[in-house]
Amino acid sequence: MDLQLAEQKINEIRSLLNQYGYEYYVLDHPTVPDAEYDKLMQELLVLEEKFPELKTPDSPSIRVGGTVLDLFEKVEHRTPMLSLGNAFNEQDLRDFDRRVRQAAGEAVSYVCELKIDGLAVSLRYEEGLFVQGATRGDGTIGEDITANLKTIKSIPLRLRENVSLEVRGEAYMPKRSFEALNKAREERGEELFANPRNAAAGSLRQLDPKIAASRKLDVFLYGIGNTGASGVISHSEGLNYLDHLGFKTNKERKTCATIDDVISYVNGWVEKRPHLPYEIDGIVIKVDSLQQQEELGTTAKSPRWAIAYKFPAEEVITTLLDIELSV
Ligand SMILES: NC(=O)c1cc2c(=O)c3cc(F)ccc3oc2nc1N
Repeated sequence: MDLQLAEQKINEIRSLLNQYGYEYYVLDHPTVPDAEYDKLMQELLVLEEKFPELKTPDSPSIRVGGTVLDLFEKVEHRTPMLSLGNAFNEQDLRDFDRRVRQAAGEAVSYVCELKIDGLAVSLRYEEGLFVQGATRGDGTIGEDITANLKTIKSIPLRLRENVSLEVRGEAYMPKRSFEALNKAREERGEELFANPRNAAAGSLRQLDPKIAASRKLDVFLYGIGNTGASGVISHSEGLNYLDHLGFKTNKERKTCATIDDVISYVNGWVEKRPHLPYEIDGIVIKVDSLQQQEELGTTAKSPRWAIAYKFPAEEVITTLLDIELSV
């Protein structure tokens, strides 16, 4: 096969893999069986092996993992990655609402999101191309884990529009991947991961991207960082804009006009939580208007326009029950 024919074939396979990957991993709506995806990936790998000059940074072949790194480079976040203040009960939520309404001086509506229990990551895109991904680190300096993030199939290597922006999200390990991973480790007599969050963090800190690729990680994006998207004036519109660009966002989000609606959303998820295919440790409540977010601003550590309601830790309840039952 000559170079020109190879290039045509490679481009054909890449666009099929990108489309199938988007349907399967972002929309959760596959149109072809896995075997078809894997067959095409194999064909691409063989062609890129034979014609290395045709490799590109956004080729889906990178999903299987590239070369092993010696270390992770440091990355300075253009906008610091802050952490959320916590609320532990209804009164904390009402106090948050009162503080926000006093400062905003007008009506405020909120967006409620499930709080995914994973690892915060920041993804930078230049003209639509995924160029760098980093951990939160200390909020200002994180670790460059681009190679590992490229193995997460729900992270687009190229956006559906050639925009330059930074997005924030949570990388996580689905419960089924976690159970399968620990089962395999148990069979090999290896130490088990305590929970999906630790497993996700451990997987993204592997210097060998092939290991990260084998861990079946996923991601939900929840914010647009420094370069706010054009024309977007609310957080909920921002999330829809992320969907439009080809990102995976969590569909359980809900806009709430009052803190009472927020509280019933939170209570609703207390019992639905165990049925989710991923772990959450609470609900994040954010002021929807970006202008009001701007007015409220941030402290050195946390935004004043968002709060995390934390579910009571399950294991503590189980232990207390065990103690009661055992006496
Ligand atoms: N784990 C999460 O599912 C999640 C986490 C955060 C944050 O950590 C977070 C931190 C900020 F400084 C501002 C907004 C945020 O929004 C967030 N939204 C979410 N859905």
